[in-house]
Amino acid sequence: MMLHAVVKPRALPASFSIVPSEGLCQRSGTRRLVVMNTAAGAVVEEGSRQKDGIQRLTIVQPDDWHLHLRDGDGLNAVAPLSAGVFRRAIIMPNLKPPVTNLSAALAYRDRIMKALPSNVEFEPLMTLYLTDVTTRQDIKDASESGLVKAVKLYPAGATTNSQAGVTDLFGKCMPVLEEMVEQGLLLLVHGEVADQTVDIFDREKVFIETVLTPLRKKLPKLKIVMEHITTEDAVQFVESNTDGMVAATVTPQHLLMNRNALFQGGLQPHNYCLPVLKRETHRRALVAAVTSGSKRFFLGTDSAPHERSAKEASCGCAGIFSAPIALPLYAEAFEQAGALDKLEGFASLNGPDFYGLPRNSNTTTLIRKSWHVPKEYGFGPGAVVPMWAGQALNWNIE
Ligand SMILES: NC(=O)N[C@@H](CC(=O)O)C(=O)O
Ligand SMILES: [Zn+2]
Ligand SMILES: [Zn+2]
Repeated sequence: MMLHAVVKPRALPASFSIVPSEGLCQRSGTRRLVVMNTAAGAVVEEGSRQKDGIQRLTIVQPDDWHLHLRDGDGLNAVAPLSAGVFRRAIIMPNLKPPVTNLSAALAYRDRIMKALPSNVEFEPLMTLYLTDVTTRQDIKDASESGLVKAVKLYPAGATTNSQAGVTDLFGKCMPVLEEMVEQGLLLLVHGEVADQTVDIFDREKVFIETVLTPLRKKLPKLKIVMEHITTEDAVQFVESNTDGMVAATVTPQHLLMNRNALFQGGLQPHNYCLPVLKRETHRRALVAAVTSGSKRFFLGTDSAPHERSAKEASCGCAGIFSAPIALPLYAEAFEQAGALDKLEGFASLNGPDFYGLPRNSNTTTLIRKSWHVPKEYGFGPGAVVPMWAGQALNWNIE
């Protein structure tokens, strides 16, 4: 079953060169494809240089700038999966109860570290959950710890575990946002209005108009990441803010699927997340943005595991689990767009550059070899169904 939109690859960009191969591959008539100009000296090559004839893409190890690790048994199940791929991740604070201050963030960080195998290097970058009653002192304490990098705005009622979120940003949170500017903490936003009278497909656009645009005028020095963008409107907003203070993360689901995937052959709860998938024109705008080479778009999986039974229910909850397969999914999207040479910037360079953190020094290699995504992963006593479950992918991590 093909749930994703099928997109024909466009012509290879100028930085790709296809050269006739030598030796073994000349005899077999295959060609060598080389991707150049990446920080890790990335190459995709097929033919003479790879004796096994498999294309490989080596990039600086990526980070995940938007990740839900949950807690308890669920945390123990999914944290090693992210740590097996990503070097760092921005950890979302929408636990029950939410992570609203430094001591909660440090305790959560400890639980994450305990959930990891001792031989992996993984750095959780912590965030605070903004509420109507967050104080300037909360922000100072968090910033001084060096372990909290950002504060997350959930408009109350906009998404999973957002009930404790902000009800009135301009009325209740301005002093705290000013303190964030002083302390150099970023504001990460779930960029949708929670107003249930606004059409669900318009909530991102209305958020840009009613919250982000005025916020930029009031606090131009506040660094903002618009998380999991889904629309052409969001792409334009990010592109039009050229002062280096606004960026966006993009998920694999919003690059590979449009809203048809929610209803393909029947209701598909595992393709339901918030912001909800949008129409094809928006998906194409996102693909164009991430493959444009712009520094202001970077990888954030929004991997958000929910127990299978909580998704396959009369009221299924929002969130798509993608952590272990996210990098191959992104590679698929970039390859479909003929822009594999832009994957490294998006996955590994733009994020740390925007956050003001060092780039990773080690590398990750992807190989082009078809495989099938598992139908489920263990999740505490139960299971979680990943994005693309049971479907084929062309890329995998070596
Ligand atoms: N994306 C989602 O649909 N769900 C996320 C919350 C969020 O990122 O909005 C979750 O925590 O489940
Ligand atoms: Zn969100
Ligand atoms: Zn999220």
